[in-house]
Amino acid sequence: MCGLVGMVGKGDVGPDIYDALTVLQHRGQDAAGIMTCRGGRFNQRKSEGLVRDVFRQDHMARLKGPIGIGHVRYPTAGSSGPALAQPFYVNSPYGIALAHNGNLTNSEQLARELFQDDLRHLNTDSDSEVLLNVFAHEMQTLGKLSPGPDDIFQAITAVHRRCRGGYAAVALLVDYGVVGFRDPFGIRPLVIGVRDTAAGEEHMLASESVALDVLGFRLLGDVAPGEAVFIDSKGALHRRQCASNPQLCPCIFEHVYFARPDSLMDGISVYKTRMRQGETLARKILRERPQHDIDVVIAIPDTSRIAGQSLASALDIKFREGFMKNRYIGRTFIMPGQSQRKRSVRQKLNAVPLEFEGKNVMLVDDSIVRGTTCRQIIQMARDAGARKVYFASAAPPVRYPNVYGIDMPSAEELIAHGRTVEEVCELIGADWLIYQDLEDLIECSREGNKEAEGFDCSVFNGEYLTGDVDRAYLDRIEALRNDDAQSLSRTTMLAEGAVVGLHNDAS
Ligand SMILES: O=P(O)(O)OC[C@H]1O[C@H](OP(=O)(O)OP(=O)(O)O)[C@H](O)[C@@H]1O
Ligand SMILES: NC(=O)CC[C@H](N)C(=O)O
Ligand SMILES: [Mg+2]
Repeated sequence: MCGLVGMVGKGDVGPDIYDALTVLQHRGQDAAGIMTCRGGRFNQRKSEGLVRDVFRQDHMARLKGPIGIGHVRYPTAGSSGPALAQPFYVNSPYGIALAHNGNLTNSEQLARELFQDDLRHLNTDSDSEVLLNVFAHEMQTLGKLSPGPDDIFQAITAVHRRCRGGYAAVALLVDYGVVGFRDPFGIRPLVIGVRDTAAGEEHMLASESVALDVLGFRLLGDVAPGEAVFIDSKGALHRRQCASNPQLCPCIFEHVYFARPDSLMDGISVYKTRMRQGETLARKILRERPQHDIDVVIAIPDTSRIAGQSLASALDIKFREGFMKNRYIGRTFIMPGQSQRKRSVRQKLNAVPLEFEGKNVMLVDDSIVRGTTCRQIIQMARDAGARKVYFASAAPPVRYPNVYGIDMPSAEELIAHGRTVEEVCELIGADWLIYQDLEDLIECSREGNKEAEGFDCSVFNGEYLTGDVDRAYLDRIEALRNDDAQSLSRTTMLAEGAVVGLHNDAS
């Protein structure tokens, strides 16, 4: 679930893109990159690590130019390593760089076509490099010396025809401007904002509106599903619908976990949605156990705090901060490798015994995915002296893989896959486990935007909107990307040398 930024400004955009990426850090902790353009030349810095570690002052000094794009990565395809950090770049036509959030489900077939029919070379196994090359090929086919908005929109129309899956992207065309587009279902988010300066208007595209807020941009709205926007280098905004049958069906897991609560996505306030999730879950608790004996509600920092507070207030029970979070440890779910995730939960969270001793506690989390967090947390609650430990998940059981940009490729790694709620409850060691119902979760999101045609709920119901995800595909990504396969590929990469970052700087 990567984070994207694109900007067309009046001065150097590097520092603003850097700041926006720090605001989107929660969407990807593996790698970061910025590409800017001035006078027909690209300037780039990308590498593994958090934004604050990737860019030093000397890198920033080189990121000159009034147009640029940036990316924070959480891998869902291909290996990790500096060469897979984004943006990706192709020199022909014009010089184009692209950053992508999402996952293409027909990336292997497209890679074959790009090689055999379009005579293009791919240097990595990243689906984002595929997306860039499809776009570049479609621009090339038009054969224009200086492309205008119509040409760009025509190329994006062809991209939608060829690509399947979830994708939001920002692309930088040398000296021409910045393009942003979103897949025809709007699975992955993208917003656009404007800022007035003495020199004229500046525009920013970003995965989440919170980046615009912090940088002083006014939210113009979302890029619509299937729509493309082009901000030319003079700052003029052009936009067009480029998909034949667009429908708004955004990923509901953004509302559950990924997005920052202060973001507005497709008109939906993530904060209000999480408040509603707590309220509906409280109603279910009262339906299932009207005579419950919960003494205190404790949320598991960070993401579940909003749902936890509203759940407690709807039940009229005390809400307490029973776990303290080490602010220097990042999000554990998006870390690569199960052993790192497991270690991090304990480094990140510690119990305040006073809130547990002799009490029946209801722990609340936004979701249970692999069960890494809740298993350890329940044990910590018991060690801290809790009498009974109940567990509530603001999302329904996660039972199916995600193929649209969240790294959950392996059903076998999901604790609720093929298990009943009672079996999960036993496995995590809770005295009672209660999950949100899917209809309620959908209602919590729909309340924010009644126009949404639906939501991508595939991790909960196994229904894949793009219609191209079959058993064979799921088996393939499971084999390629389960935890063991990924750690083996990391070891092989270290032994044999990583993919060469063709356009990466040395330090
Ligand atoms: O069942 P699991 O596989 O453990 O995954 C679910 C947990 O992971 C996430 O927390 P994370 O630490 O990533 O981020 P947060 O601080 O934003 O809650 C999420 O909020 C759950 O707590
Ligand atoms: N999480 C994402 O959006 C990942 C983007 C892309 N598929 C990658 O692996 O780099
Ligand atoms: Mg969490």
